[in-house]
Amino acid sequence: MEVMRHASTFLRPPPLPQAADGPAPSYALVVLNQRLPRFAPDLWSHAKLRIFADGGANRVYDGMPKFFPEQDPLEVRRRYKPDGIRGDLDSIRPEVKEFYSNLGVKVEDVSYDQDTTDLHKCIDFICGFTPEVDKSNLCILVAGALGGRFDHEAGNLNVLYKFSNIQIVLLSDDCLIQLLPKTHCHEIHIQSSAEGPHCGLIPVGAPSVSTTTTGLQWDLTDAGMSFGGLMSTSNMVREERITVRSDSDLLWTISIKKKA
Ligand SMILES: Nc1ncnc2c1ncn2[C@@H]1O[C@H](COP(=O)(O)OP(=O)(O)OP(=O)(O)O)[C@@H](O)[C@H]1O
Ligand SMILES: Cc1ncc(C[n+]2csc(CCO)c2C)c(N)n1
Repeated sequence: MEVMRHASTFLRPPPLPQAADGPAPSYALVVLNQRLPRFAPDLWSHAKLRIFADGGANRVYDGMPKFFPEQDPLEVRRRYKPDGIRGDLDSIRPEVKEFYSNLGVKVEDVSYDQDTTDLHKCIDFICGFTPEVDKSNLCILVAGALGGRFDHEAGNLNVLYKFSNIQIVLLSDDCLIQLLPKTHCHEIHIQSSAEGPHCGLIPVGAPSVSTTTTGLQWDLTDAGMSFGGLMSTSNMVREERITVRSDSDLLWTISIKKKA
């Protein structure tokens, strides 16, 4: 089975130290309608493509200048100009929409589709933008995906499953979540200055009959996991390299340190 490597190098300021083997991922950033994480400027620097999901535009417009209190807010807003704004546009404020439109940013109203979330629509946009050959190297960072309304959080988790062939990382100030598809063995390289030690492995889509891990304080050896049964929450990373192999798709979650 092929190995999929994961490393949260986006939590560290660029330039990137090479933490894992293979080429560095090509990052895209989606900003959702929640308070910006404190490391938002670093995520922005890592990304080659940046999209605001509807009200996410208000968050950057209002929030980015607060990270640079000594700088002119207008200059900061101009510097943090996205490649696109997408959504049903019921949350972006009129003056924010006008500001980015005047900068030449395409603001796309996709409200005709009321069956998919704004995050889903933004991932579609990124996929359309990324040539097929580059998709295997693509990693989409989603800022503001956790905390807040549970229906939104569940919708955001669902996007991991809908686009299970693409690496997507849901982020809040406190933790990150990503899907470990059962089609691969997983090797997770812990950025111990920025993440951990608390972590979890959660079988959200379906129970797992057999999961085996290495590098955790409470490793699983050919163990079953399910809601109503065993679940690996409040686990701890013990080594810099974690391995996971499962017969079921699992969510991997790890805490993000307050001071990187
Ligand atoms: N409280 C929240 N918790 C988690 N994610 C959120 C939250 N609020 C918004 N989001 C994410 O940000 C995206 C854009 O938010 P926005 O409020 O603009 O969406 P919306 O579709 O208008 O939401 P609503 O369901 O309130 O009409 C959502 O699709 C969702 O992915
Ligand atoms: C069964 C079902 N439940 C809820 C919605 C509503 N909905 C889901 S995504 C979305 C867009 C949000 O920007 C909306 C309104 C639906 N369509 N179908």
